[in-house]
Amino acid sequence: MTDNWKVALITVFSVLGGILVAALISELHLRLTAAEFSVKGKHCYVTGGSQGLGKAVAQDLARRGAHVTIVARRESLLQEALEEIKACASAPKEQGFHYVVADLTSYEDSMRALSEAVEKQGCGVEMLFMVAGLSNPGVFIEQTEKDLARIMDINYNGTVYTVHEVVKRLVAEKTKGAHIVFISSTLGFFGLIGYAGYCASKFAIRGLAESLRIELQMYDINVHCYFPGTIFTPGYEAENLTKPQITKDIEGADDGLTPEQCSKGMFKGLARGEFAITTDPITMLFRCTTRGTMPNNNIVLDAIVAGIAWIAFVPWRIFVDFSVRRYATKLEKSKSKTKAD
Ligand SMILES: NC(=O)C1=CN([C@@H]2O[C@H](COP(=O)(O)OP(=O)(O)OC[C@H]3O[C@@H](n4cnc5c(N)ncnc54)[C@H](OP(=O)(O)O)[C@@H]3O)[C@@H](O)[C@H]2O)C=CC1
Ligand SMILES: CCCCCCCCCCCCCCCC(=O)[C@@H](N)CO
Repeated sequence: MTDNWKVALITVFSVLGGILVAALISELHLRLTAAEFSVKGKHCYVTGGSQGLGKAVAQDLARRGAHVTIVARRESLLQEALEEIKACASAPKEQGFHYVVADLTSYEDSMRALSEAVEKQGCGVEMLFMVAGLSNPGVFIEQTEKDLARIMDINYNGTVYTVHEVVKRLVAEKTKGAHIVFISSTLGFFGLIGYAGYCASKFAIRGLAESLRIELQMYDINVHCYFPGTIFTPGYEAENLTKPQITKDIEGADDGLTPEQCSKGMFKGLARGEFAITTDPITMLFRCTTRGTMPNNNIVLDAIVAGIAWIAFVPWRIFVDFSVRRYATKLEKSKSKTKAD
């Protein structure tokens, strides 16, 4: 082997070694600076806990020894879910399980629900999981002003009312080390045909979470935001009834996970001290390339993934734009054919 080759090999291995060491240091840094995440014996308030992701999260909380309150509108579903959640308890005699019926789009109802929960459990909320939300996809011009207002109302207003009140209470009671978990979506990172209103609401959640992560350090309150991809839930089945075919085709690239898989991955991210949590590779690509000034989960890996996304998303975006225009042409043709017939 010539000296030139030796120098080249040593350089390549030094660079790769350097990257590996930097990645390990970053991993160590995240773990050492992570706020303690333990829910045992704490009052955990889970909105949307009667089905789908919220129920899976509440069941995991029960397994971890928490006192769990679930909130939603339909009482029969809350009752059934609470039994399933109780069945997961690790110390059933010591843990409190309650449900509260409330429509979180109403400020008054949100306040009442919180007070009722605190009264039933006999202690303030220390862990907040804001899971309630929905998706009502459709072509923008076919959506009504009610559809567009409703999505912000439940996904954004229904979240911020409760979070605002809980934070005020935590600060007044000088409770340290609380955690607030927001639920955004893969669609909290990028916009997609058929999801205009939904994306706006999930971007809003990301903005709220990012701002509060910074601001609530003042009171030692920890903020996280989970960005799930497709989850097989009753909500997902419902949204598919109005989802345009083009949207289904584009998002078909995402395999989807069960609520239990998502919850498990979310808790892993919480324990690691991540701010922006993702549980599938596609959402990770979007997280890394959209991260702005969000904290990295691993500065080296995130930068590498961001580089891959930066390149891969160019052809993908061109393909999406092309598919949308082709879809329009097809629709136009089928309309004029119906007219001719
Ligand atoms: N499923 C998916 O593919 C994805 C979902 N997400 C997000 O995850 C979260 C959970 O989704 P998923 O489990 O699919 O949803 P589901 O529709 O299956 O469950 C939603 C839960 O929220 C409750 N809820 C809805 N509206 C209100 C309201 N106005 N007041 C109080 N509770 C309400 C529902 O109960 P009730 O109707 O009785 O009130 C139910 O418990 C949502 O924020 C969603 O946007 C993010 C990415 C992907
Ligand atoms: C080389 C690059 C390839 C990139 C492929 C990208 C594929 C797009 C995946 C879109 C996934 C959307 C999940 C939406 C989840 C959600 O929030 C809704 N179900 C509403 O509840």
